[in-house]
Amino acid sequence: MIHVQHLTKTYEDLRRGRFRAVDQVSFTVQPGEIFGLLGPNGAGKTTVLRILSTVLRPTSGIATIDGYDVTHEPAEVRRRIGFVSNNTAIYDRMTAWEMVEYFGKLHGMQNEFLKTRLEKLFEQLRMNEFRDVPGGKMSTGMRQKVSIARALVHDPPVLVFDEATLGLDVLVARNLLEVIRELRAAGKCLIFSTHIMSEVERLCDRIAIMHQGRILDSGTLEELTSRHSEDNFEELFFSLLSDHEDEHHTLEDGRMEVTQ
Ligand SMILES: Nc1ncnc2c1ncn2[C@@H]1O[C@H](COP(=O)(O)OP(=O)(O)OP(=O)(O)O)[C@@H](O)[C@H]1O
Repeated sequence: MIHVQHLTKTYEDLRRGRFRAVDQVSFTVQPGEIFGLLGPNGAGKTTVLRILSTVLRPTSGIATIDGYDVTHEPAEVRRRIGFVSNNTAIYDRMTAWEMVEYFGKLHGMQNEFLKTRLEKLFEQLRMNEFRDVPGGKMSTGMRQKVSIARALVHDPPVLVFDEATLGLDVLVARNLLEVIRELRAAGKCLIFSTHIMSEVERLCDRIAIMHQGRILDSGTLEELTSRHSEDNFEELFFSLLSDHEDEHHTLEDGRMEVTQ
């Protein structure tokens, strides 16, 4: 469903010059699977997810959603993907129902069809008790559910959660993880990015550990722990990161010597 091959994105800034925010990243995700992208701030997770949702163009490499190329067929990709982050704008004066309806209309959904879809979604996400509450009066949990409903309204097969639990209280975050599990059970293909290790451990079927634009390793939790002879996932994560940094600095030094 999601295929990413040698995806690279370079940026230019004053301090770092031209650098690779995403460097030769490859992975696939199947329907009914939650794929975790785990990495510290600045690892490149958001950049990968923005490329998948057609907001950014890759510098090189290929990404397809359900066979459609993100660079060449963005409209087809957008029909098949929903994006949930922690900072989705919620309009103060629109009710939960109106907001989700509005996004359904943006996707070209019409009257009765849209109404049936909204009824189903509000039931599924347990949003009926606040369907008429305006954004300005919503709790964080309500706002998060509206963001999810917005991303789901056109019933996309692929869903992307980018640091979606950031800033949520424990109960709301727990509910969100429950919703994500339900979506997996419904056969959706899910990517979940976070810097919180316990979330990927509890939720994800496969995990990619990302640092400085690269995927350092990926696999099931069992595969990762047995490959690195390390039972403690946290230890494994930090040792992968520090090994990479050591290697990377050696390489950088090597490169400098060559160019001098
Ligand atoms: N428009 C941009 N111009 C220059 N550099 C950028 C731009 N966007 C992101 N970056 C840099 O690219 C790198 C990867 O950023 P990205 O946001 O993808 O990381 P992330 O893993 O999602 O981390 P975070 O959780 O902090 O968002 C960072 O070093 C960031 O500073």
